[in-house]
Amino acid sequence: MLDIMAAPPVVIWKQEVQRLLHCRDLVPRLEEALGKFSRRDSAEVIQPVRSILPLQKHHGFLGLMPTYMENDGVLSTKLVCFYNREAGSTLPAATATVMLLDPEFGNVKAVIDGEDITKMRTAVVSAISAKLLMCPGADVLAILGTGKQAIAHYNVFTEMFQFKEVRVWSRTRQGVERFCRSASGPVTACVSAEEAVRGADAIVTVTSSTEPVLFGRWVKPGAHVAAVGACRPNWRELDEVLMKEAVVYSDSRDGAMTESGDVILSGAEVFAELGDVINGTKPAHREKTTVFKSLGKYLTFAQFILYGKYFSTIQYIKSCFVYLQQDWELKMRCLLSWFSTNGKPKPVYHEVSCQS
Ligand SMILES: NC(=O)C1=CN([C@@H]2O[C@H](COP(=O)(O)OP(=O)(O)OC[C@H]3O[C@@H](n4cnc5c(N)ncnc54)[C@H](O)[C@@H]3O)[C@@H](O)[C@H]2O)C=CC1
Ligand SMILES: O=C(O)C1=NCCCC1
Repeated sequence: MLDIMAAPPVVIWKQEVQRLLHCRDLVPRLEEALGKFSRRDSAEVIQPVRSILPLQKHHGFLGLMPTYMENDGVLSTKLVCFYNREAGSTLPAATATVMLLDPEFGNVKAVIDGEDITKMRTAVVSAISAKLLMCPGADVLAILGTGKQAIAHYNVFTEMFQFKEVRVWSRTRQGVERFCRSASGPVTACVSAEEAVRGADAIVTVTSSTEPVLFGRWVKPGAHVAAVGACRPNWRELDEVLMKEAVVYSDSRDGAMTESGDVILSGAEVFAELGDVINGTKPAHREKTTVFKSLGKYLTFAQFILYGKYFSTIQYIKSCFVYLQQDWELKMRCLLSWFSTNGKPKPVYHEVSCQS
């Protein structure tokens, strides 16, 4: 009988992810992934709207986010728990783990800490929306919220664009002070969301609010809004006026119509996916007020880059040795299989006797 003896999954944890993942690598890969997704070619990307399991006792949700890219041989899923935290809670709003599987054999190849992937992927996709939809010569960026996503967005937006001023607002003064201490450049601390966004060319909403924090009457015509929070059908960050006046883009039309309270409750139309703009099948209305509603997809390429970089080191050989300590023959076969597949690990087959 032929049995499958897969190498154990590698565990790639926080420090390693931080060392390997860079926003400059992610921009072109995520643009490519967004474009592929919007072409709806099942050999390119299959990525259904995530399934959600309520964690009622903890006011949270488990989201399952599988992706299959047949042409690229990538099968992965993210598991993300996110919460509607009590006001003032210091617990994380979202916690994520990523798993990479072998599509041919079904074994798990890697378990990867998802926190930094989520922070960077989300901020880079918002920055791609700004690259496509923000008016040329944008000077002022406003960030509403001061948590993990807020600082990730600050880092990526200030790396990719030349803003003259970055303003920030949070519900609490401590939040704003903490943000200002961790930001790498000057930030204008604002005492109200209105003060932060009046006259801003780009606005990022990254709060755990379930009610609108950004109102259309404050927003400068032609501004671009990247709306990142409110990922449940009854949660909102933006008011009805803004949703109705703006041209609305999303990462996934189906996702926005299933999961976004900002879209569903306002009845706003999703004009296009970012991928449609990248593919040239829908226009980028830079001259109009635009909203990019982010729901959180497209992590596949992040995992792929990480996995590739990780295995270009000696780590995989080490993990084989640790796992197969007792069996020299299998050790050698595992190594040979690694070399014969150009460093892309495959499960090792071996014969086992059937005991019936
Ligand atoms: N679209 C996407 O791909 C992703 C979305 N998210 C969402 O982004 C949001 C922020 O996530 P993190 O920065 O990780 O959370 P965090 O907990 O680090 O920060 C949350 C921020 O929201 C503020 N906040 C909470 N309740 C508020 C309210 N009622 N009004 C105004 N501000 C309020 C907090 O003061 C804090 O500044 C969450 O809603 C999260 O679910 C997170 C990851 C990916
Ligand atoms: O894509 C993600 O990751 C998340 N999306 C929405 C809510 C929290 C995390």
